[in-house]
Amino acid sequence: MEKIRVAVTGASGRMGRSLIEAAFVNPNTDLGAAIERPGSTLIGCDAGELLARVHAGVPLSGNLDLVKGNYDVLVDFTSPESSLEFLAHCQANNKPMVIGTTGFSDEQKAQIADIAKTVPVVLAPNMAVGVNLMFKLLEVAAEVMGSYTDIEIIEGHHRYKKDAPSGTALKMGEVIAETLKRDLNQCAIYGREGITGERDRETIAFSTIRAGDIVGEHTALFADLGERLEITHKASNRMTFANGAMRAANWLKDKPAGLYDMQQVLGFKPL
Ligand SMILES: NC(=O)C1=CN([C@@H]2O[C@H](COP(=O)(O)OP(=O)(O)OC[C@H]3O[C@@H](n4cnc5c(N)ncnc54)[C@H](OP(=O)(O)O)[C@@H]3O)[C@@H](O)[C@H]2O)C=CC1
Ligand SMILES: O=C(O)C1=N[C@H](C(=O)O)C[C@H](O)C1
Repeated sequence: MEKIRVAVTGASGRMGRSLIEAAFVNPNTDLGAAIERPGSTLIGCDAGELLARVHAGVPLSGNLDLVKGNYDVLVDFTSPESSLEFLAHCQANNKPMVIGTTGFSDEQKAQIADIAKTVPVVLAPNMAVGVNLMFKLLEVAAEVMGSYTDIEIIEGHHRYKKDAPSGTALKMGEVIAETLKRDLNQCAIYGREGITGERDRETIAFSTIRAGDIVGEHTALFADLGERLEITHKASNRMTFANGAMRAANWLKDKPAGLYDMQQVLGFKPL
């Protein structure tokens, strides 16, 4: 089987480096292009050097247009603004795109959905298999216990993370709210301070930890008087996200235009 060539944007970032590694080690993928911010001092360096590997033969580029012939699927874990710029490139060049970036506003998400009418896009705040299974488990837990328990979502990440709550935590809240037929915009509580009064059981509350080098930890708590259920996922290595992204790229390569998520890639959810 012919390998698909992926382009990795934000190549020197935390995820960028793991994605380059994953593109090399996964049997179905190869690194076709690696993109850095224009003006970066790394432009022209070999992508393999970012991982202290031997020569990879893919120089870092600051211009996706110049390397568009070198890749089949774009894999992007950068920032909301730059992801939208790269998506415009994919639309103009009819290239599928896997987006792992988090922190999009509702308006930006609507823009992505609109563009995905013309190009295949996988958009997922977490590409780990366990997290996507957790979304399924949350549906069951919310169905059985959600109507009478206090629901809290707690997430922890490294000190460098820019958005809060994490994209995964927000998706957990959306899954639970949807199952309970609540509107997350109406029932979400983001942190507490001062005299808050007693807890309203209709709310879904989020707490955020930012500390050291935590890769990514998420817990949903369904708490009653006398018992509580906790569902937790812990990521200990970014390769789990990067390998998921390669799986998504391989799955997406021959899909028609549309907006897909990781549960569809993994076969947990119908197309
Ligand atoms: N879906 C998932 O499974 C996961 C999602 N994420 C998400 O991925 C994103 C990135 O995370 P992380 O790798 O930790 O962040 P980093 O800050 O380490 O990496 C982001 C990279 O993108 C680069 N970048 C930003 N804008 C541009 C641009 N216009 N052109 C080229 N490069 C650009 C940055 O460059 P510079 O430093 O110059 O700004 C940086 O190298 C976050 O939104 C995070 O939440 C993370 C892990 C898993
Ligand atoms: O920024 C990160 O690191 C991560 N971000 C994602 C998110 O916001 O959910 C996923 C993962 O937990 C790591």
